[in-house]
Amino acid sequence: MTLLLAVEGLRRPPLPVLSLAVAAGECVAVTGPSGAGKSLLLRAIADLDPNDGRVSLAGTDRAALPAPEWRQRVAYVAAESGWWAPTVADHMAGPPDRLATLLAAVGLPEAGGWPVARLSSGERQRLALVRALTRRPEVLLLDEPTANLDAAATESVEALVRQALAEGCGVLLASHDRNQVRRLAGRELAFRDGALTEVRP
Ligand SMILES: Nc1ncnc2c1ncn2[C@@H]1O[C@H](COP(=O)(O)OP(=O)(O)OP(=O)(O)O)[C@@H](O)[C@H]1O
Repeated sequence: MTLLLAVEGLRRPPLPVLSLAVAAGECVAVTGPSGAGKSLLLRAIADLDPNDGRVSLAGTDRAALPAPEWRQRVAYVAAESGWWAPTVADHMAGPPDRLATLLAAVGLPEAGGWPVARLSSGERQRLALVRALTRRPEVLLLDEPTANLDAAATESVEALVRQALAEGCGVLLASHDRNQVRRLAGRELAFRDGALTEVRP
């Protein structure tokens, strides 16, 4: 497998110093109890909080790229997403037909024209993933991507994640859902005893 995301000696207190790698088309789960540091790790990789260490994408150092370009290519999708413009479509990028396909895939074909103010938490969560995918990221950092969703919506989100993986995207998935980890991830890294360690599936 081709190495895509490489994280070496990442320092983001209070987390331990961390290293990990994600290959193209690979989903790696990050697990651990509430408060273990899963969100902080994903946010540090996206460079959303101050951190140090060597992080690279397909051999290109994060430090060599402007921050907005890094965050588009290595996209963090929060469990509770922020929205800043009046309508859903205002936040989307790329060709309209791709957006329409993505919206239909999460069961929200009409949502492009909706005001952000009307969105339920589950709608926001699915649309945040769509928003990231319209920018064609190379790595997705998914933070509890189905925390607010019912079984059908969870299935639609997981199908989109599988499609992204099939297209060569790398995925780092923070999840409390053991079944979801089993369904999506090829490897699992767990916060245990103050370290991030690979666990057997
Ligand atoms: N801005 C911050 N400053 C200091 N500590 C923080 C900050 N944000 C989070 N923390 C703390 O760091 C720890 C890790 O938080 P994090 O949100 O990464 O946990 P998590 O594993 O994602 O938890 P959950 O499963 O509940 O989402 C927690 O103890 C949290 O209170």
